[in-house]
Amino acid sequence: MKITNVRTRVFEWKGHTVPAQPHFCSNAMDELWDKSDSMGTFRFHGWTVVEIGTDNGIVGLGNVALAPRIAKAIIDQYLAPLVIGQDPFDYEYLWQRMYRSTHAWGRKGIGMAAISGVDIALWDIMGKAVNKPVFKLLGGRTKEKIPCYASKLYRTDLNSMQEEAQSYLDQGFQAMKMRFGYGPKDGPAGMRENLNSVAAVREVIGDDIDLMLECYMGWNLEYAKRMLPRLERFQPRWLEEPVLADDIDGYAELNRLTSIPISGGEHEFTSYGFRQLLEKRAVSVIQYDTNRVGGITAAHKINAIAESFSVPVIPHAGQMHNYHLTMSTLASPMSEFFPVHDVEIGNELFYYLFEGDPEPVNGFIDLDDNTPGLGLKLNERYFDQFNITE
Ligand SMILES: O=C(O)C(=O)C[C@@H](O)CO
Ligand SMILES: [Mg+2]
Repeated sequence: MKITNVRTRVFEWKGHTVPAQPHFCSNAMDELWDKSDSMGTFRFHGWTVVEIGTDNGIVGLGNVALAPRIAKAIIDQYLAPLVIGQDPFDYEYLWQRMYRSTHAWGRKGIGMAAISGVDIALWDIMGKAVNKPVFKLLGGRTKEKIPCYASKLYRTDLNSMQEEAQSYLDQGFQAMKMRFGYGPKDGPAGMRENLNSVAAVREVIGDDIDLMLECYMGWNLEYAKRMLPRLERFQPRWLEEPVLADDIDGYAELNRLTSIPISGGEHEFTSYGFRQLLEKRAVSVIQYDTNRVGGITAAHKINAIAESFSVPVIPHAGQMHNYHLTMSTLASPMSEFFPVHDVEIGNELFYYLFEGDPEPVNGFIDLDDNTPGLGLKLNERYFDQFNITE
């Protein structure tokens, strides 16, 4: 089998969007003096869709969720010529070809996200070619079904957060993730706001539901050190990305400091990046996203390394490209799940673009043993709500 063509399209949402309120979620822009639109970098309203065709008529579907126009340009200009004419089953060779030929400027960030989109499409082709779901090519079924945690609970008024938390309980979720709205610039009053929001959610869900806490890199080391002891009484399952992704020593210091596990990795790349995080004991939970980290080829390697460190992998975002990896390894006990709703931050855009993702039932999702490939199709119902660039 040979790859004959690579098609990339950018889908940019132009439909109705729920505006994000100030303090919706702390993020890396918060430390800057100009906070006029600190949520501006925190919207993900575009996606790159990658379709790779083969000479036997199979089309593999991949996707990239970051900087979609740049990802498209990288794939069109640099990556497509490297895979056209090649056998998709030579996926390791093709990965190395893409990685090494873009090494001077790729490696981390959008270069690797673009490689991920191509790699995911190659795995979709391989699954379809042998008539098996991708997880059966990675190790097969290691779980009857996958527990997942509901991931939203952005900072709004506390009553609304409590109602939202209750709705996840009603749907049967045993775990959920909430976002902090305040960081170092907001001083002691912001600290109190942060603690009040965790207390409000805990009040509704009690102590027997796992609660994850997200900072999205909106804190700094000093602030995190002051917050961690104050958070211990809430027994969170983890504290996520308290500092910038590059501050690996900061993660390691925080991870040593308290009993609260520190998580990260959704902004880290390749097996090299994760080996560093693990060797430094910087994170106690790994959260790569397959459509950034280097695709299924890289994520599969990271699962094996994480297993040897006994550090669980709970990928960022859920979604099919991650679910197949979670299903196929005991290193990954759980998935994230973004509830389906109106387009807001953009995490939910996946459901407007693709169909086939499993719906959680009582807090679990399952994958079908008989659906070949990733099991995703483009969802054409909403195409008129996007600007589509070929
Ligand atoms: O789900 C996460 O872990 C994220 O970081 C998503 C992002 O949108 C922040 O909420
Ligand atoms: Mg996160």
